[in-house]
Amino acid sequence: MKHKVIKKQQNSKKCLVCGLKNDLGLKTSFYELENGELVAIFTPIEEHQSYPERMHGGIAGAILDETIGRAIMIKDKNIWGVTVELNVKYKKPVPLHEELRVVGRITRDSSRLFEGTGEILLSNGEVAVTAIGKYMKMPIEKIANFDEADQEWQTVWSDQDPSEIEL
Ligand SMILES: CC(C)(COP(=O)(O)OP(=O)(O)OC[C@H]1O[C@@H](n2cnc3c(N)ncnc32)[C@H](O)[C@@H]1OP(=O)(O)O)[C@@H](O)C(=O)NCCC(=O)NCCS
Ligand SMILES: CCCCCCCCCCCC(=O)O
Repeated sequence: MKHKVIKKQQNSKKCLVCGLKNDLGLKTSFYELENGELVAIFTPIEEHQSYPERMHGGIAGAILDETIGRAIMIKDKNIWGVTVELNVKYKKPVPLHEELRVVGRITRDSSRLFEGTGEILLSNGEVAVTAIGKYMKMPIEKIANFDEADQEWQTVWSDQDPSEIEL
């Protein structure tokens, strides 16, 4: 089923997952959908492997962690969280060099904590990796010295941005 994209989220400079100036990073794009889910799109490269041609399990955890952690921003772009728990299940190997979609959503939201689930989808739609994450809400000033301009926290548009995403 196709879902309309309603917003593209910000990228950053050096984050492993979303930093556009991290040469070894995933350079992920994040899209908010009208159904309330967040989709991450990225293409793993050789530097993201464990065994040859297979994406590293830690990278799978990293992309799921950030996709679920960012899904809370659909509700309020000013809510930031730090991961306190992440449970990852590996069901199928994830190949390199193929564009992947990762879906995340919030399943519980309280004043101090939020929880969510996510999946890495293969290009044929099969679910390769799933995760459940729990995050503690914190003001950004308490997490890091985060200057948005310095960290290039901004929406970066591309010709490749989809207006709809098939899930
Ligand atoms: C999350 C963190 C700030 C909590 O630190 P803290 O406030 O000193 O920890 P506390 O043990 O006092 O816990 C604070 C509250 O959160 C709750 N909490 C902590 N971890 C929790 C978890 N995994 N699940 C549910 N509740 C949890 C505690 O029960 C406590 O509640 P209470 O005040 O009602 O007793 C700290 O553990 C931390 O910085 N962890 C690292 C996070 C991180 O770097 N993640 C990866 C990158 S984002
Ligand atoms: C500039 C970095 C932006 C990060 C966006 C929020 C992601 C929240 C998830 C936390 C991920 C982690 O560090 O484990």
